[in-house]
Amino acid sequence: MIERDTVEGSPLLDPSTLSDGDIHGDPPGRLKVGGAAFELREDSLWISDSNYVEESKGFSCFGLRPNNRKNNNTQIILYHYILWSEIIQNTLTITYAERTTKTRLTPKTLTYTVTSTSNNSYLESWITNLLHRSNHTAKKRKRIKVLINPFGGQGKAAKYYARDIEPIFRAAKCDISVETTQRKSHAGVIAEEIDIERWDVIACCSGDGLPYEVFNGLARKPDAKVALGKIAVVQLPCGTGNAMSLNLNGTDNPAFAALAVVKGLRTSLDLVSITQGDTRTLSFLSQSVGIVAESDLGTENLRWMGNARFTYGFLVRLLGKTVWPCDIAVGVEIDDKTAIRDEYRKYHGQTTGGDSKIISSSSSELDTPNETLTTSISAGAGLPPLRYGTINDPLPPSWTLTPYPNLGNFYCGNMAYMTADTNFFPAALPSDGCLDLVTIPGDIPLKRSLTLLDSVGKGRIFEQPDVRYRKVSGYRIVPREAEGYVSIDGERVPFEGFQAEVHRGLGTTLSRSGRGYEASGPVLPG
Ligand SMILES: Nc1ncnc2c1ncn2[C@@H]1O[C@H](COP(=O)(O)OP(=O)(O)OP(=O)(O)O)[C@@H](O)[C@H]1O
Repeated sequence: MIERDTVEGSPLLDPSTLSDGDIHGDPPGRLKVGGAAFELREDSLWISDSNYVEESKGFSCFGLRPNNRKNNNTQIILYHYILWSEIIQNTLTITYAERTTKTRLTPKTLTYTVTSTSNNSYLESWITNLLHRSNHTAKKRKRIKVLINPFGGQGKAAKYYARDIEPIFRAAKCDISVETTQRKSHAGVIAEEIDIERWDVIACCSGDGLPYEVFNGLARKPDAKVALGKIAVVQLPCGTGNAMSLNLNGTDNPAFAALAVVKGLRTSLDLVSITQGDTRTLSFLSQSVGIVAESDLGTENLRWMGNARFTYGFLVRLLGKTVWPCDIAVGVEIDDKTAIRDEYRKYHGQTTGGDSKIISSSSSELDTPNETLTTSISAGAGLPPLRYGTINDPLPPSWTLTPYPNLGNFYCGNMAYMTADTNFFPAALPSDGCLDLVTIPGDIPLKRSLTLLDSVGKGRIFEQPDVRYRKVSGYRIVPREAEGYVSIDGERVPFEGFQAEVHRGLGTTLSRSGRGYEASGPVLPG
């Protein structure tokens, strides 16, 4: 029997009359089914059920919270944790992810018998309303091509998928197809051949290596631009480096990342063309030359140390070789930390006073295609043309190749977090058409270098006087020495000159917010 609740003297609003704009409005949708009363509150579903006895829970403030304000027959489930709801054979089911341990989510299903079908349309509307509130504008029942790197991280990706990820996807009624990568670069081949109409998402159960291959696989399609704009590439953190998930899902825990993907909003992502020799590849995360590249790629033999190998590699180099002389030309968009911070705040609506310059000034290749790009779209194939040419072309007229004889660290980021503890590019935004470029001299006194290292872990790198922080739309870097490391998204490429150019919003991913990274923004003293 479905009843319209008239508690507190107010007749129930019929949810079928709610439009999207009413989703967070009053009054909430209420109903009674199978002896339980349901109420759609602003951020959560409240269920009063005399059959429900609150369990003692160690992690009570997450998926399922005991309600101390009423009585212990009331369950409160945050919308973020609700995975699905439907009527099956006269039974209302509500499935949600319950936090069963500190790191685990387990799907649970509540069932309530519907004893009469007389008000079924009301119940259907209520379910629609519940799912609207639980998913906002996120696509429900996403169609997900899952790729598993069997050697990612410590070889546990398949285990994490089976235990932590797949149950969440299935409970949310996602359409899933799983493929295990058979060899290096296989993920790129799968992406290159994928039917972009069949899938919404390619989800990489891996480190950052598979998403890199997938973006580049999509880039090799004849309709690369369309493919990159259509398929959302996401990472489910099962590798050593899980920066993509940290920035977009806000976690490096596979179960919570799976939930974030289920709830994820489509988000445009800048991708960066890297030309080196005769190759053109896409980077989505970072490029580095100098101490960061060396600390990562030059310590592969120390993998047994875990993440400590980066710090170890960094400190060893600080005490030894600290400069990597290069010539660098930069297409600068903003060259001032205060302006960068202010633009970031404007973008996130933290200040008043006009639109963010970062977003509105540079012409988006997707929003306002130029003539050349339009030609490429009408040709229907490939990546956008390069505005700044390749490493083999003359420099763009506005760029100047400048010697950096004492360069210690050249680090360019498209996302904020590089590791769980390292918000290295706090001003990074997913589709501002810019990379965040950090350059640090290598000849500063050791004490100041150690202060810098300390500031990285504290999230204070942006404000350090020795750190030059710029928003750039492209650059060229040419090492002067014969040997060293260049890292593109954590992958080693030849130690020779390369050029980078940002394509605003060329790629697509999913994120919790739909517009920013899960990181605190740039901070300056005062
Ligand atoms: N079956 C396979 N055999 C060998 N290599 C594979 C296989 N599947 C994927 N790879 C490769 O594993 C590499 C690392 O992938 P990934 O980033 O997922 O893991 P990771 O643990 O974070 O690794 P790393 O720390 O080495 O970057 C990629 O270059 C990918 O091509």
